[in-house]
Amino acid sequence: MTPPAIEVEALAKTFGNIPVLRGITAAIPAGAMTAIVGPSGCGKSTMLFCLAGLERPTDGRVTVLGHDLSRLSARAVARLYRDRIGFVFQTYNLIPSLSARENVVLPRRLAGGRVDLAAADALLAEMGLGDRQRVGAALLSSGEQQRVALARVLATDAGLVFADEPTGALDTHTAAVVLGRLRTLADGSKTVVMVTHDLDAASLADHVLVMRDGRLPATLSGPSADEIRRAMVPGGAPLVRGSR
Ligand SMILES: Nc1ncnc2c1ncn2[C@@H]1O[C@H](COP(=O)(O)OP(=O)(O)OP(=O)(O)O)[C@@H](O)[C@H]1O
Repeated sequence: MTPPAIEVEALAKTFGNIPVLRGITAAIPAGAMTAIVGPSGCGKSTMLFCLAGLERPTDGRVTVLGHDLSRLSARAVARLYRDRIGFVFQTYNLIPSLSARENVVLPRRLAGGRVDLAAADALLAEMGLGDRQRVGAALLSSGEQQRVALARVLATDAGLVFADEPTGALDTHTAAVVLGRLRTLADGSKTVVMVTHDLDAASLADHVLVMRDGRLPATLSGPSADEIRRAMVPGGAPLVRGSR
């Protein structure tokens, strides 16, 4: 059996004296799409950042692609990002002075790899940005920046992709394009971990982790949006097994 892409044991994170993650144990299957949902402020982004090695847990253990993150140096984490991991940030994190296409090829440029501008343009076109490739990132709308950020990750061929609210700034049609692309990644055996407040988006995932108050009261497999909604209600279904 394929080992999980990520294993989390008793993960805790405290900011100052405020506990945000209160002991989460979970496994994120490889080659599948997992969504993390829960009310605003329950700790979803903090959890994603801990899973991705971008935030150091206060306690507990996170193992990513077989690596115990607590034992990895910053340099080793950077290497994982260069070679195997992509992150689509909620705030996009584009370089404002570079064009959309230069942002997309930037990871390859920094890694000293071959830069394929035509492939970058094709990815941007796929994201509905066929006429925006040469426009400076600072001049793009939030929704356009969000799609450039996704194209940048797609261009790296990462096998593990994190996305923090990847459709937050998008209209329904564009959100469907982005979610479809993330779904395609998972269907192609890549691992996608996405934080979302959109339960219809979450229902496209193979697995859904439902968070509340820094805990994980429910883990669902192949749930509908309604099943997720029910599991989010305090006292709702603790564990639902679906068809996927
Ligand atoms: N770096 C930080 N320093 C202090 N507090 C933080 C920090 N990051 C997050 N928090 C706090 O931790 C709590 C959880 O935040 P987090 O962003 O993880 O929640 P979330 O579920 O993703 O919320 P939302 O859905 O609104 O984005 C919040 O109260 C937030 O203010």
